[in-house]
Amino acid sequence: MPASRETVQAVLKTIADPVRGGDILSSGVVRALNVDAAGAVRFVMEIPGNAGTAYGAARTEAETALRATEGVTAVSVVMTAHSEKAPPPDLRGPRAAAEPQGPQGIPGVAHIIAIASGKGGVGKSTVASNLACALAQQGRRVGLLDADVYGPSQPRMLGVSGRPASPDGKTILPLRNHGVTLMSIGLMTNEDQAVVWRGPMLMGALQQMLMQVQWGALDVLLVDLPPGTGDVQMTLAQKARVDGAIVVSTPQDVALLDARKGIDMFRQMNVPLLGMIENMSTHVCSACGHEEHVFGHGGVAAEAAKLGVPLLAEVPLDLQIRLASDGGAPIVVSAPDSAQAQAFHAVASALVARGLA
Ligand SMILES: Nc1ncnc2c1ncn2[C@@H]1O[C@H](COP(=O)(O)OP(=O)(O)OP(=O)(O)O)[C@@H](O)[C@H]1O
Repeated sequence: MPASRETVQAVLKTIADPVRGGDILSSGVVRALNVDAAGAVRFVMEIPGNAGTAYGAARTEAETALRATEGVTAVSVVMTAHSEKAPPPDLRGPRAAAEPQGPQGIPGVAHIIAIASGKGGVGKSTVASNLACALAQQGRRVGLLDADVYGPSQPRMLGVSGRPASPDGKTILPLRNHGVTLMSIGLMTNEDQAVVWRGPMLMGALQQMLMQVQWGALDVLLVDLPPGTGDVQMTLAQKARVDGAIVVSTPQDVALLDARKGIDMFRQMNVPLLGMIENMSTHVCSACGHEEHVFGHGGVAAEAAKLGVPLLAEVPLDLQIRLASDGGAPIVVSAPDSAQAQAFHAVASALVARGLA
């Protein structure tokens, strides 16, 4: 019989909290505990930024104890660190330089571009993975951070699996495929299971992904954002120096309405809008070649014109694009000469020409 939530909680109560005292469940370190019907256990350990080593041991202890518990089929723990409150300002003199505040660059990363959408399911992740591969094929050093914590899909789209290693317990080694360096919150949890992230955890996790992943030297880091205008978008713009955002939308009015909200948010956060991409622009029947405008056509072009930003691409609704992404090799990789791949290459070239990638 799969283990119950109560059984799992009882096990966690036997693990001591090395910093706050008591056990890790009562001390509030364990968050978002999830025990599914098959007995797979997942939770987040939200810890102070400077206590990684101490809690690392507690985490191992918890994992070992849970794995030895009857009915527990899998254990997945994500540790997120939040930084302690900043110390009071040092007023002793000008030599005490202030810590930099506000958005910061990531060492070694020349540019950061956010790929955003107002609505879910409009193809933002498809665009991000194809654009990343196209940039890599054009000789750029590319990173892709899948920050879509509600539905991470980049590991599947880029054909990457396995847990990223952290040999020193402080930094995380990203994975790599198709010339793209990838890190995703999806690689820290089980596929198919959306995690319920709350604000502070989410910010901790995003910050960890930005700052603790060994991205290496990159010409550009693409960030695949969750849809909408939530905590992740805010956190990214506050923590990292983002060069600009590309907003993906389908031509439908509802999608455009949401896209506008996203664009407004970026404006308020001083993140320039680099351009828009119309996805699922037209449908070309794979049997007869007939072209249909399933979701209308031209809406995104009109919106981009109104905003005075470029329409970077019109990507057709095309079965091959979906099949390629589902198979772990985006169309830019699996059919590089196709018209669809060329649409993504045009976006990549435009970014390179503008000195953004
Ligand atoms: N141009 C296209 N032609 C055919 N299928 C597409 C196209 N773009 C995206 N899809 C498919 O639509 C689905 C949703 O796409 P995707 O996951 O990229 O959207 P998303 O905007 O990132 O969604 P979410 O933010 O909700 O994860 C996927 O199955 C994808 O393969």
